[in-house]
This record gives sequence, C-alpha cells and structure tokens, in this order.
Amino acid sequence: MTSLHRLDPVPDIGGPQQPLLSVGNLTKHFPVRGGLTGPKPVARAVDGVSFSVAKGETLGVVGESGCGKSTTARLLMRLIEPDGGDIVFDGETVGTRSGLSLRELRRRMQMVFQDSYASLNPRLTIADSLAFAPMVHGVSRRDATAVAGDLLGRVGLDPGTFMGRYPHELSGGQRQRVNIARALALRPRLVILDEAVSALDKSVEAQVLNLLVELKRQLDLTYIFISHDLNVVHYISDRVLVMYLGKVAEVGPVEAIYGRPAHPYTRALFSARLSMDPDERTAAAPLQGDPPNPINPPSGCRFRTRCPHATGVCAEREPVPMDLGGGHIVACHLHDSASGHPEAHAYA
Ligand SMILES: Nc1ncnc2c1ncn2[C@@H]1O[C@H](COP(=O)(O)OP(=O)(O)OP(=O)(O)O)[C@@H](O)[C@H]1O
Repeated sequence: MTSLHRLDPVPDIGGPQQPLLSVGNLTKHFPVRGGLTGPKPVARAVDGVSFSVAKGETLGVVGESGCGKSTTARLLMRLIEPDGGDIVFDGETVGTRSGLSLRELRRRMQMVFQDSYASLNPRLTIADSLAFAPMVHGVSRRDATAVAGDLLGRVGLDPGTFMGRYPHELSGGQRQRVNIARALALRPRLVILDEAVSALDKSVEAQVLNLLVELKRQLDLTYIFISHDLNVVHYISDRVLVMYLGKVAEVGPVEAIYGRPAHPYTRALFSARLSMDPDERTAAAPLQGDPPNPINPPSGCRFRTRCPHATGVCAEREPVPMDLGGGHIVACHLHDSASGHPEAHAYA
C-alpha cells in the first residue's frame, strides 16, 4: 500500500501523458417521467466520467447493461449533448466556439454500432453508402467511388462482387465489414466500436476482430471498444475501463485489470469469466441482483448496495480514485488508507 497516492478527483484519471482523447467529468442526466412535485427526476446515465485514450491504443469499456457505456460513446461523438464536462480530442476542445467543430469531430472520430443492418441505408448500394461521406466532404463521385473500392478491399470484400449490392444481399458479417469500411472512409483517427462484433457468429466475430486489429496497424487507428464479452475485450484491449452505474470504477492496463482486478465490482463481474490463465481467475462471488436505479443511485459509493466489503464510510463518501501504480486506477475506499474503511489497510 505504500506506493499509493491520492489523485485529485478531477479529469484525467489514468492514462497517457499526451492523450489523443481526454475526457473530464463528463455528465449526462436524462430527464425521466414522474415527480409531479419537487425537482424533475433524471437518470444519471453518465455522472462525472473521466478517462483518456492514447494515440494508437485500444481502450476496452466493460460494465453491466445500463452502466452508461453507449451514452458515453454517444457523448464523445456529440450525437447527444453532454450536461457537463470537457472533451479534448486531437489537442482541441470539442464543442466550444474556438474548438473543434462538430463536422470536423465527426470526420476524425467515427463509430460502428452493433446493428449492421440498421446502420446502412437499405436503398443505397454498398458503393453509394461508402462514397456518401467523402462526397459530402467535397470529394468527386469518381474519386469517392475509387475510395469505396479501396475500402472494400481493405475489409476483405471483393469490390467487383460487392459494390453494386444492397445491404439485404449481404450476410451479417459482410454488412459489418461494410460498416467498418464506411467508418474508415474519412480517414478517422479514433473509431468507437459499440458492441460492433456482438451480433456475429463466433467464427465470423473472430475474423472481424482480426480485421480490426490489422486495420488499426495499417491505418494507425485508435479504438474505444465497448463490449459485454470479457474475453473479446481481453483479446483486443491495451487498457480497460470498468463502468458501474454512470461512474468509472476502475481503469488500467489490460493485464492489471484482468490479472489483479482491484475493485470489488470488477472482481464480481469477472468471476463468471472462464479464463485459461489460472492467474486471472478471481475468487470473488458472482454479482447478485441488478444494478440500482440510476434515477436514485446509492449515496457514497454506488456499488455499496451489492458489495461484500461495504461499511459506513461507503454510504457516506464517494471514493476518490486511487493510483495503484502503472496507471491502474481504482475508485474504492478499500484502496485508500485515509478513507477510514476498517479493511483498507488489510486488503490486498
Ligand atoms: N434517451 C434516454 N432517455 C432516458 N434514459 C436513457 C436514455 N438513454 C439511456 N438512458 C439510460 O441511461 C442509462 C445508461 O444507458 P446506456 O445505454 O448508456 O448503458 P449501456 O452500458 O450502454 O447499456 P447496454 O450494455 O445495455 O447497451 C440506462 O439507465 C438507460 O436506461
């Protein structure tokens, strides 16, 4: 415990010195129905999330359904407006008048969604879908069509066969390859993959994962990879961010998060994972029940209502993110010797 030190509970919790993306205190509260009197209720979908992503790395994002992964992704793309927080991308603040424009942001940052069919216009041929964004950005039809052919080749689809086809004439794996190609059409620096391989058969999933790894190498890309599949995240990620109920529970290098998960939530989440590596098997009991309602989250540490280590301080105070060394950051009173948690010193 001697190597621990307190971090300020603000922006950059963990990560590289000169990140490609830096997110500080990002917040999104969705208004929800109810509350005829008093303050309008809100779902605290993303509630003060801070992290950064280095150029060239893959940041995996995990957490139970509803913890705010997709909302975070949509906020980064500015598909929805944040209520608060800062996003600095490529050295420029996003969303301010003097900063990066949304048009330029969406050129440099792209997203691939889970539903490969819904993401493509069914009335456009694959060639037209791929050429659309470059043409909007001023590229001639002829050049945009050449780009489309090149992109199809890069994602392993023969341009001669696929350019004139429509989305319904493709398999799910082929359509997702097209979506990846389309995301690359404007030469982005960062690609957010939100459950992008989750709907695919296991063998197709493996092929698309390998394709993503290869494209990242070829095109010098950076990924944020959101997934429920802990084995897939382990395979593809350099660092992993664990979210719980709109907050960051833990973030760090993949070996640290999988080999030495420090947050009781991460331990419980990973308990169901079948790892081939005995060093990566957690002894924690699996998670019980569902996460609490984000409209009325628990006070203090949000995980306390499901945590076997919860005590008075967990209800009273929100944990301060602690650096365990090597960029492994955890927000839990057990890892803060100054927290007053009775197990804080003994816990390892
Ligand atoms: N438009 C919205 N209006 C109200 N609440 C919303 C809206 N979008 C998301 N939420 C709520 O915000 C919380 C976070 O949702 P989000 O989709 O970001 O979670 P997630 O971790 O991506 O879940 P999943 O893994 O199931 O996709 C959830 O409680 C969800 O119900």
